[in-house]
Amino acid sequence: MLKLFEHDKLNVHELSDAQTAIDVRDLNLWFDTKHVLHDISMRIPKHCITSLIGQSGCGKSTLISSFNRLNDLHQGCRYTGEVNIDGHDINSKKQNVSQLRTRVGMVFQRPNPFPLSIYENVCYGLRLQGVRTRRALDDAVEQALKDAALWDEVKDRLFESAHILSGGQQQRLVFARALALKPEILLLDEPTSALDPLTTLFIEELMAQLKSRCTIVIVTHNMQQAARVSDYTAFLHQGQLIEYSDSDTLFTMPDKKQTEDYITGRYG
Ligand SMILES: Nc1ncnc2c1ncn2[C@@H]1O[C@H](COP(=O)(O)OP(=O)(O)OP(=O)(O)O)[C@@H](O)[C@H]1O
Repeated sequence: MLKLFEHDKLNVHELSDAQTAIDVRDLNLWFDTKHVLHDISMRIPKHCITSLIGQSGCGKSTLISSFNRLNDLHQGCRYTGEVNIDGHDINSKKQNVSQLRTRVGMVFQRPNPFPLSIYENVCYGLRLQGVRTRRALDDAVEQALKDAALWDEVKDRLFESAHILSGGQQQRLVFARALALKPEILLLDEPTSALDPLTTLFIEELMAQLKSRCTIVIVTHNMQQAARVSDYTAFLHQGQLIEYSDSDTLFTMPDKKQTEDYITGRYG
């Protein structure tokens, strides 16, 4: 299977602290009385792409949203356990949540540019951080658009509405908006499921380039995509982490029958 980026395989069950971007310990999460995540423990390696796979409703989006406390927005959500980033539990009361979301960016399934110009979309977070000088904003916008491989297509119309862009361009704009804040971790929740195959390939190549700079966690329903882009894959079933390993092993020699049934299409 062609991989976009090869590197030495790590054993995700034996990662050192220095190799770990996110250390999840005994995470349980409820929406009201519904127990959605059960005792999840996993370490996500730095500067790699890790996929979360599993059938609809198994808790993939809930898990990825636990990495920047997005679930806090839902009333009735409560959790136990830890999600450690750089040795600090982001669930602790001391955690500044907006700072966390700057360090841990997120891109969703549907491109969601703000009803602003292309330029203002990219520098939105920087302005919130207090960056004011024109030069600094111009440089950051240019760099982020270059990083998201969109600069050449939009450099002559930066002050036009973001809504004139195609779906694939809008999704790259949303990547640029996230990248402008130089996140350490980028969470992608089905980022290509609304895009055509060519744009999907483009975004996958972008991910491969970005991982030298940040850690990427992606939720995908597309197993070819998980096998193609990700170094490591975690399979979830009914809120439990069933199997987690390097993607080659998980997709060719899964350890658990449930994983095999899922990747061979016997259920889900
Ligand atoms: N805000 C919420 N309130 C109550 N239940 C929720 C909420 N969000 C998600 N759930 C439930 O939690 C479970 C896990 O949902 P989640 O969206 O994490 O699954 P998923 O694996 O990402 O699904 P899909 O692949 O369909 O997006 C589902 O049963 C869902 O109905």
